[in-house]
Amino acid sequence: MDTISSLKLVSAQNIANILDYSSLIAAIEKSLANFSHRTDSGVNQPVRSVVIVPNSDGFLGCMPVYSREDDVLATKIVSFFPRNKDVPTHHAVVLVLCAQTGVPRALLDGDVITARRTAATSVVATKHLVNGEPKILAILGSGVQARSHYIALSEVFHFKQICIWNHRPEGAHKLADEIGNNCVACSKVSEAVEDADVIVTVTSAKDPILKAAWVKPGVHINAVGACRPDWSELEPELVNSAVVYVDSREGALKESGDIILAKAEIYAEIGEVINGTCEAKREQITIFKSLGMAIEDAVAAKLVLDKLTVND
Ligand SMILES: NC(=O)C1=CN([C@@H]2O[C@H](COP(=O)(O)OP(=O)(O)OC[C@H]3O[C@@H](n4cnc5c(N)ncnc54)[C@H](O)[C@@H]3O)[C@@H](O)[C@H]2O)C=CC1
Ligand SMILES: O=C(O)C1=NCCCC1
Repeated sequence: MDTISSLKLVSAQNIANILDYSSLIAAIEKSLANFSHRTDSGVNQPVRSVVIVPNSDGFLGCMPVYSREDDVLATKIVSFFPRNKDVPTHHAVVLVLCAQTGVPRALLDGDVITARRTAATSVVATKHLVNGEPKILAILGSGVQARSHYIALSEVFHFKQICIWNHRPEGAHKLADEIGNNCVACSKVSEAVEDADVIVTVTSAKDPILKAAWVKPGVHINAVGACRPDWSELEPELVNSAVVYVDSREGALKESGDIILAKAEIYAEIGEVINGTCEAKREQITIFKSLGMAIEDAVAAKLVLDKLTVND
């Protein structure tokens, strides 16, 4: 048998056409809850292993997972080269194997999956942690994740205003123009976040860009960037003034500079809130520290493959 010739290849365009946020958000919510059941979960997911590429500031991450409930065995391979200028900074593929035999079944482009499943995960965290009905959204960053977060959050919440800040102002202006008339580009982070009910940090910053003094009491923050133990987007005072939720405790303690450098206490995994075993402390400042998990990629890939099979 030739493994390569029997692999189903699924392009980014194909995935973009069929991976809708409504199904994805529901699938991600279930998978986060299932993951946090731990011993009973049937999810086998080691913390991502990361290879550092010297002299390029680049990383290669390998993200395998098995989930009994989803009957899926998969691995994502993702590269992150933040200095890239003419090509995107992140590239990924997701390999799905038969969970009974280990035979490779499909290779999916991972870029759209990464953009959408990360945003869908932030939507789930926001649904559970936001204080009341959010009206103002601030996005710090104007790249791929900024766009997917705007689209995914807007599917569920009705924002009256969206404020964008980017360290290169032209990026913020471009995204604000794309979004349209309820969106403004801000020249300072403080200006973008001062009235925000929800803040998303989606930058490649290595040092804090968001400070405690600038945010409203009760704000919910999805902290999505800073995936290295010595990088952070959030000032330690902010992290320590908030109730901190993560996707995976093990992942956060190994990879998140926002948590490690602040010596922050992790209150709960977001899956524990969904499961009802930990409280959603909505009245306080809440931070969801997202690092990204293989189970999110696997359930997204499965959604795509199931839809393709139905349409075959
Ligand atoms: N938690 C998760 O599951 C995932 C997290 N990420 C992370 O989210 C972040 C954004 O990813 P993408 O939008 O795909 O990247 P991107 O390259 O498309 O956008 C990066 C943004 O950060 C800005 N930026 C670059 N250097 C900066 C600096 N020193 N200070 C402030 N801003 C800076 C850029 O201008 C751009 O707006 C990255 O840190 C990435 O690693 C990405 C995928 C999944
Ligand atoms: O989960 C992912 O995918 C990523 N997380 C951190 C940055 C690289 C991609």
